[in-house]
Amino acid sequence: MSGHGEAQPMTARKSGPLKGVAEVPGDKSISHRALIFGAMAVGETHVTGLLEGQDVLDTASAMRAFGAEVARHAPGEWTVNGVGVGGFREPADVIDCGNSGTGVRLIMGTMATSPITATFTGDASLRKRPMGRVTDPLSLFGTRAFGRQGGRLPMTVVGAADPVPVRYALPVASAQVKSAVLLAGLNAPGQTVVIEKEPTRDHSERMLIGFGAELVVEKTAEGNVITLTGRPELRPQRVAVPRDPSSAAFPTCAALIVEGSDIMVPGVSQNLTRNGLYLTLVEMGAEIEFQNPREEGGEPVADLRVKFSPNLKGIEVPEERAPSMIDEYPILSVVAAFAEGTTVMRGVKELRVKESDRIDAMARGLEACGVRVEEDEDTLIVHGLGAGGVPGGAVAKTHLDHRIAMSFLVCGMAAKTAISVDDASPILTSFPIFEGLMTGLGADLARG
Ligand SMILES: O=C(O)C1=C[C@@H](OP(=O)(O)O)[C@@H](O)[C@H](O)C1
Ligand SMILES: C=C(OP(=O)(O)O)C(=O)O
Repeated sequence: MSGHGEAQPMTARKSGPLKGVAEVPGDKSISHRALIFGAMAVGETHVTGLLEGQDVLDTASAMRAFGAEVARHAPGEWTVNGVGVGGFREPADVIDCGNSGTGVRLIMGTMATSPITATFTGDASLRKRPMGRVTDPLSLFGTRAFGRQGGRLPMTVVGAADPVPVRYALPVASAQVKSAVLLAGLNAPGQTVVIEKEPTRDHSERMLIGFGAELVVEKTAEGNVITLTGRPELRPQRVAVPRDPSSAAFPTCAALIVEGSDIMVPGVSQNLTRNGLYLTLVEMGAEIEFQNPREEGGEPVADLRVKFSPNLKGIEVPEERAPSMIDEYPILSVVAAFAEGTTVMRGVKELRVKESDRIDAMARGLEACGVRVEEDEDTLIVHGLGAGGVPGGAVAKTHLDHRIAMSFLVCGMAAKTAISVDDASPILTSFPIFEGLMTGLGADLARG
């Protein structure tokens, strides 16, 4: 939904020890895909653990507009009666993807090879984000797109009536672009090939195989070569969405920096394309035990026991790890502020085209909290002040960005003086129970 209601300021104060179990909601990436792939299957897909955040709700509405039947039966329990590959009907109205880059880019890919036209828009944040990275490869199928200057929304996409399959090497490490091309390839005859130099989250590949598509991933010197055979009949599935490791990052990092904390965070994905933050935290000296490794919803997961870690050290984060922790740099930069020494994050320019320019938002907010930060186009460097050393006492601007809002609220739980955010409402896009979950652990979080 692009209508943004009133700003909701929120304040976090230095909190007592966090204790208890942090059961975070379903994975956002997998939730979007469960609805979209379900809409491409013939018959009823049953989803449990669906994230009921606004981003995913907007994708559910979009799937209805394209002709799928989408119904909610209980919290997290949804069904999708799909229309089959190539079965989308033309929506009668504009598709509003709200705040969600994943939603709009994957849906554009899905309709791009059907003979229909759709117009997409989103909120003020999404309307600033580049869509050319998706419409450029879609044009190879024969799709046409007409947006605002710089390839921005609102944008009308005219699907290819007679699509051809494509071979496309990703110029940017992006699972959204990879997925958009694969989804378009579903309704192109023959084989569509996507080549990614650096591995990005692989949920689309795993789930397409689960839904019955013929998809092969070869690891070669040029990177992953993903070959999809077009026009499969996708079979409906039962999808159990695992918890979101990107949401789990917030209680995990809060427990590391709030004195005396000791919490459990169950079911955190250990998928190598998603677990970069957790590797990095361990390298910084975080006290995290990975218990009970197992599989849940097709993903490797573990239960995390996380304790206050007073001896965190700054590190240089390996640049090649960026795709596996791309959404976690904002909260990592907060942990870095409570570490001894300097944390260097290179190869992070993609953060500038997320819901906000996350390098700028973190740098300005941390500076206002008394932390020394350096940045250039592709780098963020945080000079840590050690456990309990962050002065705080600032109001951070969140720029319609849920991860910036949650990062500064976590920072405020451990800083000397309270930290407020100007608008916490974007948190509802990805982690609607954040406030209740964190206060339940003992965080001092209040509206206003
Ligand atoms: O495919 C996905 O589900 C996502 C891919 C990433 O975006 P990019 O593809 O822009 O890197 C990530 O930041 C986003 O939160 C979710
Ligand atoms: C970047 C994100 O999401 P999206 O691109 O889907 O808006 C995110 O959730 O951090």
